[in-house]
Amino acid sequence: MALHVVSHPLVQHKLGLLREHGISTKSFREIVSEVGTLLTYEATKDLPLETAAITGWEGSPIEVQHIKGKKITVVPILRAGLGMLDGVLQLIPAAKVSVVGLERNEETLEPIPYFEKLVGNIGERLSLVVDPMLATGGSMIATIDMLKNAGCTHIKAIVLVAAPEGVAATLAAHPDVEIFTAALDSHLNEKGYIVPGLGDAGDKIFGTVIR
Ligand SMILES: O=P(O)(O)OC[C@H]1O[C@H](OP(=O)(O)OP(=O)(O)O)[C@H](O)[C@@H]1O
Ligand SMILES: O=c1cc[nH]c(=O)[nH]1
Ligand SMILES: [Mg+2]
Repeated sequence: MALHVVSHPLVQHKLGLLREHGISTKSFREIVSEVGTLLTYEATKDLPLETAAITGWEGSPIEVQHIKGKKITVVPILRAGLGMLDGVLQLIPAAKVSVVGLERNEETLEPIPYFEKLVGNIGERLSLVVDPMLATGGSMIATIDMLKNAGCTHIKAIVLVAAPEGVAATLAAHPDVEIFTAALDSHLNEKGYIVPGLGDAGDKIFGTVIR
């Protein structure tokens, strides 16, 4: 299945904390990162392993499992995706980072690209795209378009909250992509915000709206 809703109790508890009205910038930022770590654990559970021979603690040769290839790039979508980046890198500290910048026009809901800096040899890497919110799907689809245009063939999306509209649009445009989320919420409101959602995740992470 291309949509994975992660029902782990730690994920669901932390998501509930994020939904609280009036949550502080500090708490929101910390918990977004923590949930980013937990979702990464799920999204990487099928990474291929290979057997390696090492010398064990008593000096004899033993076989262990290593992750094969280790070629991953994390792709935060500016700005809000940066809030998940450290949490993802907690588990994959050697990953390369490809940054894309997209801002949704709040009238038309169309994503406006403004930055793209992808790592080299992206065709050999698994891309983990991170963004807290998958609303209409426009930003995610445009990001995946960029990655595929650069030669990437293996892409997973990790989001905190997804709207059914965004999941449907993303999977229609890119059926090969897997989406991992802590929640599949009810719907989008008339302004394109996810309900119940989290509000404006970028503003909450960066503290750009004073409450
Ligand atoms: O699925 P969509 O309808 O495209 O909406 C989701 C996008 O909107 C938000 O970013 P925003 O454009 O607010 O930019 P920001 O991260 O700089 O706040 C969010 O972080 C996603 O990138
Ligand atoms: O609900 C939403 C939709 C888009 N962007 C957000 O930050 N939140
Ligand atoms: Mg925003």
